[in-house]
Amino acid sequence: MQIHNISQQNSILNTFLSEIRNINIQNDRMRFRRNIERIGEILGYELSKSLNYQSNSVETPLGNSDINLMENDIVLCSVLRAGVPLHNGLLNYFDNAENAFISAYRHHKDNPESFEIIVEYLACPNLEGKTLVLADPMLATGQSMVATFEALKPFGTPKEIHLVSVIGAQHGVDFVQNSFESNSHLWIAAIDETLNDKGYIIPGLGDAGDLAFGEKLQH
Ligand SMILES: O=P(O)(O)OC[C@H]1O[C@H](OP(=O)(O)OP(=O)(O)O)[C@H](O)[C@@H]1O
Ligand SMILES: O=c1cc[nH]c(=O)[nH]1
Ligand SMILES: [Mg+2]
Repeated sequence: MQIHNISQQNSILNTFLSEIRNINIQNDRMRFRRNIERIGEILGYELSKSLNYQSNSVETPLGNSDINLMENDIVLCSVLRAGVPLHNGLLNYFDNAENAFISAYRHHKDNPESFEIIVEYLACPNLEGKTLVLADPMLATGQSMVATFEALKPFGTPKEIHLVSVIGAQHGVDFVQNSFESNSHLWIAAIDETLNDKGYIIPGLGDAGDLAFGEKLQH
């Protein structure tokens, strides 16, 4: 897997990243969602550079302009619920993408430190030969990403796979690197050092789903 850690290069991305982490700014829910969406747009733009292009000609009122255009059939799949604003950002750029949604959440059994990933809802088009973009803002242990991909397998074999995430822990990045084929990509805004004993990314940003949509009751 090729890992593209986009904040390693200075850009406006760092402004959005600092705002979603900042304890004094992140509680503005609308701004949090919009910043995740903006990061989705930037990661989508970066990802687009690795896709396949074909020469085209566009007729203007005054002549013809040659331009290379993307030829990939894109399927955007995001993991509910924190994936929704990231999905919107990607969809802002990949106008004609097909879309898949899957739910994955951590079910805590006996204590906050042990959980399993529950996949319930899944709506997905045919993935055969398509370019699958799998989006989830937080890549902590990496278990949700891998469980999601397992659940998508009956829908066909994608031609290529791009994972898109906002903040990852090194542990989760290593886990997905070992679980996905070497020709797949991870586009990520930042990679943090570690996880705490509840599986939260440190320093991370807290709980992305709660910051975007409000706290949920455990069930
Ligand atoms: O890499 P992992 O260890 O699997 O953790 C990451 C998962 O945790 C978050 O979802 P969460 O379970 O908080 O659900 P939510 O979107 O409903 O808040 C996040 O959106 C990922 O799906
Ligand atoms: O740090 C983390 C880990 C999982 N999910 C989150 O929202 N944040
Ligand atoms: Mg959450």
